[in-house]
Amino acid sequence: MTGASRNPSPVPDPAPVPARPAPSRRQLAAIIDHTLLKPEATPEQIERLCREAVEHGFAAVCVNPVYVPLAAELLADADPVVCTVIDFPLGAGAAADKARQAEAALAAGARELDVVQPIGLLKAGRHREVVDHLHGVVAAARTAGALVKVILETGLLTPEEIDLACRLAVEAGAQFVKTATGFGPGGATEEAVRRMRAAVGPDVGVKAAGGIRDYATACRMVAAGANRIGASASLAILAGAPDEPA
Ligand SMILES: O=C[C@H](O)COP(=O)(O)O
Repeated sequence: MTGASRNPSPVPDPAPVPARPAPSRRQLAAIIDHTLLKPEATPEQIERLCREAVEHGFAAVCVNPVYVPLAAELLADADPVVCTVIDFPLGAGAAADKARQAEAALAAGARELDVVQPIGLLKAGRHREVVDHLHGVVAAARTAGALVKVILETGLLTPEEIDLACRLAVEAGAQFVKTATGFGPGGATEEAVRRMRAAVGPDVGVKAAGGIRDYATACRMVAAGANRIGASASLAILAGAPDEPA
């Protein structure tokens, strides 16, 4: 089966990882987006990322749009899907640009889109425009059977703004909310993940990303309510995991 023909479940990861006992290496890998978004990442590094994703059983590779065609080709017959980022890392582009980026990434084989919300518009109370920015991406993804994760950049938000951003992401039809880009202030915190899980309820995914570097931290994120982890330190995270659930 090719990456382009996959039809992912409309329901985010069906809770594959129990908060207790501590997840095994394989269980944790299955909810990790193996991530390389550094601007200086080379094609050779992306090839290695894809090989590692297959070897360890990661949920997805998360790469910049320039590498979607390469990753889609390399993972065409493999389980990990290709995730890419939209209007990253600022979220400050026009709504139409977000939608165009989404369409191009989907056409190139991406099956998950992590889009940065328009943070300034949220803070300005321009809620309808926030939903419109996200909805253009969601509409494109829906046509392709792809998932959308809305990156909130929680380090820039008050607790009330986190709640509001979650509500608007759900209203726009996104399947996940995600903590951070990894390029902004702060990263994933248990407090933010707990808050996001409470705001979206059990039927929408929560991706913890940004600064997750080891197994213990990843487990704390899962216990706080995350059902997806985004990390560039995925291999270090797995290195600390037990072979069997502990
Ligand atoms: O989207 C995921 C983040 O960019 C990952 O951040 P990280 O490099 O701190 O793990």
